[in-house]
Amino acid sequence: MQALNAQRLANVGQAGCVGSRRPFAAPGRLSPLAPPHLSPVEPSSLAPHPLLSGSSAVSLGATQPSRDVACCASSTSSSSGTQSSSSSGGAAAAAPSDWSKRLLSVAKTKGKNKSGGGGNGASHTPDADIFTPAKPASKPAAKKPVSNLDIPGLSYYEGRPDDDEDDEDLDADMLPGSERKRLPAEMRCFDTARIYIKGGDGGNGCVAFRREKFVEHGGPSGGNGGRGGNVWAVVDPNLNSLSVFRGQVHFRAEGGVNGQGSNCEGADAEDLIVHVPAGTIIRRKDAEEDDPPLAELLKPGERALLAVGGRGGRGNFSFKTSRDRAPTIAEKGEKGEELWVDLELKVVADVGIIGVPNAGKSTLLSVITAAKPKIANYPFTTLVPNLGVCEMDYRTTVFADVPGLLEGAHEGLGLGHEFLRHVQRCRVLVHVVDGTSPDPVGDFNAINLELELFNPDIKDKPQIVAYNKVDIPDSGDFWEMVREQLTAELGVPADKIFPISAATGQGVIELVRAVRGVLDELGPQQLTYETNALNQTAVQRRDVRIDDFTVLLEDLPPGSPSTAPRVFFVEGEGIERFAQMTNWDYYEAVKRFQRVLEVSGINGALKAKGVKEGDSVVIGETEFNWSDEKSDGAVYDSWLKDMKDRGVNRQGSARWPHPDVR
Ligand SMILES: Nc1nc2c(ncn2[C@@H]2O[C@H](COP(=O)(O)OP(=O)(O)OP(=O)(O)O)[C@@H](O)[C@H]2O)c(=O)[nH]1
Ligand SMILES: [Mg+2]
Repeated sequence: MQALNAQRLANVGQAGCVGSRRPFAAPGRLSPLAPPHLSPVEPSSLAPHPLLSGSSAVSLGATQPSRDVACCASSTSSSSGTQSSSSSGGAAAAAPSDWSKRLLSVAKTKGKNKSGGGGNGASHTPDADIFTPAKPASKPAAKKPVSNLDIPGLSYYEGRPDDDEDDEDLDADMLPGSERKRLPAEMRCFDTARIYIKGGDGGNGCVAFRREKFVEHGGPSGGNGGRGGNVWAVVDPNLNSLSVFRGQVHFRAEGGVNGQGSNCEGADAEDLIVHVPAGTIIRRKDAEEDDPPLAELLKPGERALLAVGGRGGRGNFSFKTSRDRAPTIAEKGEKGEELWVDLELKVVADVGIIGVPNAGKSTLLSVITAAKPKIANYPFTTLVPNLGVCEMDYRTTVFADVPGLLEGAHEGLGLGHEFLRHVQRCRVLVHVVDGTSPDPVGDFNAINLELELFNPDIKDKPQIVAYNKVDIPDSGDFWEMVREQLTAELGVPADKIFPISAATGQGVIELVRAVRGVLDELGPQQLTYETNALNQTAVQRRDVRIDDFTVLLEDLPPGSPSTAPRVFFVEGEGIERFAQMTNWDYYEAVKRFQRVLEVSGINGALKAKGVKEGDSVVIGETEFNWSDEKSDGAVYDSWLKDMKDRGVNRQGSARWPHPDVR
């Protein structure tokens, strides 16, 4: 309580009390966002594919045995199918394959190219790390870099603002089991975010009196303040990620306009719209696990109220009664609701395209839909889910292309696997198998294992396998063999496997028709809400009782004399809001506050707890001193002293009629 640097005024309780506000806690500072960028890499700078490199020089006969070995190896490990994977799943996934490691090393190499910032000819070391920001050579190792991980409101890192772990060791991101929150911004999938929202404050009511020629006592004419703006979340169908919240974390609605003389009411503020993608779930930051979310928004245009603006304070015209025809009292506007919320995105699509990195998922999406995802010959090109609408045979199907998965993703390898939440709402999965991989069947098994580890429900979704890149001879030649393994050993139905070339379009139409067929079998999509979200669409008046409060007493420091002043806290939403809306500049407002303390039983409760002269009483953001002096004169004197101390002068028509002369 010593920290409360509020001006204290005498006389609380039966007598007058005037409070002063404590300052608001300053919101967290935003650090500038300067993420490293991925720059395109010349294909020649990529690590060569083991099969593609010099494939023209190597005869098929020479390649065949190595592929046989690879496929056999995979078939032995996967011949028992998923049951062997699931039984020893942890072990299998904990030891990523050489191919997974190679994919990561390609990504690393690429990052180094960029961060080196050198010319085109800059050589790069294969073990360079894409996840490590460029650092000057002279920089002492012990010094922490300014990390964009400090930016509040961004995804993945719960408790991030307090997270003071050493950001220097970003290499750990590459290791299985490391925390995903340590990924730099460019490598994060923006499907979660934390933002601050605040409804606008209500405008203040006005104290004014009508003064016209020949109208000697025109009566009160102070208008009410306007309502503060509400904050709504609305689904924008053009959004497919929460990356917009990288740039803006704070959303504050405008405040209402203050009331004016001549009974002019202040204007209400406009509502603030926060645009979110379809499939966003919004929760309070500090919500318990079983608390319902504030909103789950699935359909375009769907909206939910997140924060209510404050109501406008009443002007003195509203306080006019038959007994008090010239009240000199007005309220302040109510403060708008403020809160931090966590957003989580699970995109809404019919079909999810999954597969290892660089398999051609984005290429497939770009061929079957009008979407223009980033396509490049290196792993982890796709960092956010891409949505595309495919129109074929007068039918519309929404496809979602998600980032590539790696064996060991559940332990954080690559981008991890949290983005798989996006395929949770898909009804069918298209599993793209990279035909140029050394072990396509092994990849297929590894991805299915990752799906199972993430959520068994996803594993159970109908899958259609697309064996991609058959236009490359090295891949096409093995098609029959891979098909044989998938059908005979893994039990994939033959009519659910398609050889395609996303690049040339070969087999793509057949694939989409098969997808449509499965969707038709499943019937029309029912968009079901996963949560029992409140999805509030109307401004709810917050009815709270003023006599619903608790009185708490702060313990004195050990060794203090029993006569030392103590601090009492009166907690209750109603009384705190009432104190916040009381305009201490008006004596009548102070008296009204005293009456409310009396009739609500707060004075009685304080006395029962042993409050004595000189003790502090804190209500909301206002602190008072308790006095046993009850007379009107004492209350008025203390109010006048407070006004002088604060340098507040009455202005305009509010000077008339003065309480002294009435
Ligand atoms: N020859 C050939 N190349 C293909 C084919 N499909 C994709 N590619 C190439 O493979 C590379 C990777 O393609 P992407 O579509 O970016 O792969 P992705 O699966 O989306 O990769 P990530 O987003 O990193 O997971 C690109 O260079 C494509 O041009 C294909 O059918 N034939
Ligand atoms: Mg991609």
